[in-house]
Amino acid sequence: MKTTTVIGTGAIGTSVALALTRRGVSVHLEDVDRAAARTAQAMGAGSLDPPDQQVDLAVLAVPPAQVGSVLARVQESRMARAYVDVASVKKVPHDDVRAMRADPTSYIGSHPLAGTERSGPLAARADLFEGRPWVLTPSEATGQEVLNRALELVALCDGMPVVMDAGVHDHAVALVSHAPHLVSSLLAARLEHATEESVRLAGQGVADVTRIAAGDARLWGDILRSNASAVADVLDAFATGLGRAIGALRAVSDADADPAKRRGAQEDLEDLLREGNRGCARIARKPGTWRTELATVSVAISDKPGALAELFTSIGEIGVNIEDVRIEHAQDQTRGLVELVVQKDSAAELSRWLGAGGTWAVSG
Ligand SMILES: NC(=O)c1ccc[n+]([C@@H]2O[C@H](COP(=O)([O-])OP(=O)(O)OC[C@H]3O[C@@H](n4cnc5c(N)ncnc54)[C@H](O)[C@@H]3O)[C@@H](O)[C@H]2O)c1
Ligand SMILES: O=C(O)C(=O)C[C@]1(C(=O)O)C=C[C@@H](O)C=C1
Repeated sequence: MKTTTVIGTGAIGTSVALALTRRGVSVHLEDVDRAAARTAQAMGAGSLDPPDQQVDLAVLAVPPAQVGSVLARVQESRMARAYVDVASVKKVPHDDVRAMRADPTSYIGSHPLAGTERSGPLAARADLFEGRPWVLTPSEATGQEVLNRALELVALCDGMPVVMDAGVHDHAVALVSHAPHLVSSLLAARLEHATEESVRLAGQGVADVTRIAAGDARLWGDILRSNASAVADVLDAFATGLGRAIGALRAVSDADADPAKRRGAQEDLEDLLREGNRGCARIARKPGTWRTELATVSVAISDKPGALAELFTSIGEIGVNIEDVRIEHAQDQTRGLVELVVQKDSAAELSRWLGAGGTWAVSG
């Protein structure tokens, strides 16, 4: 990839632009807010001059609700050969692309799972995406070249590509990003009218659980609206846990309660804390540690439009998650080798499934 235009030079767009510039890609910057674009330029993220010819890739780093309309506009001007967005939700942009009659073949959805509670170019960092998952959500219409471009983008930013269905992505991030954000906001909101005497005692614990509550309310309102029912489902389950915790706390503090009931409530409270310990242990805190759980399945495919989409659709039927994907093209350019990285315990099942239909040549 030689040339890119980044549209939306906020925290994420400028981070992408800085990472690409660092790798020698020529980056053009665009933003409705000229001051944001000028700041990004001053930080060395790229140039405000428009490109003199079509760029290889346009990165849309605008709020989720803007993706469809911005894509339709830039495709109209034939700005790029491929287009990718980085919005935190994927289903709404995918649907908007169709609703706005934008071209779905040159577009791929994506979402880097790295960010900051701060907005604007000054919050950007060239190394923001290093070792972080970066979800790609090709639709059935997405061209293979476009997927390859997006994979190249992720590689240039040192991210770890994860190919997923847009709806599956939205359910996953409801749990690991969007509901946590709202819970953090609700907790932080308790501090608003707290006495100075209390707030002065705030230490690292409360700072850790409320850091993300400082995020931009307008952007997060857009994200939550675009993934509302999945987030509400997570919060329903959270409310059940909250109800259990409140019930147990009331019972342990009830001096008149039967001692056996108080002991039961104390056990329930500790059970809740242990459930939290186990959930906490599921998160890989060091980037890349979870890769030890992975295995590779290689599939030969013909190098023709739609072949990758067909492969991913087939994999989607058995619900195996693709954690990473690498594509190697054979010299003759008529075939390619797709290396699918999946969880170790899904690899054998995936090989069997793909091999059984007779359509794919599989190894691994
Ligand atoms: N902040 C995060 O942690 C994070 C992480 C991953 C992905 N994202 C996603 O990245 C995108 C950008 O988020 P951000 O945190 O960089 O926000 P930001 O507010 O820092 O930057 C957004 C930029 O887009 C510009 N913009 C808005 N509408 C535009 C339009 N129509 N044309 C051109 N520019 C326009 C704004 O002026 C602003 O400079 C969002 O879709 C968000 O969901 C955010
Ligand atoms: O670390 C943070 O500040 C973030 O909130 C980043 C975070 C996340 O929830 O992990 C927030 C939203 C994005 O869409 C992706 C990443």
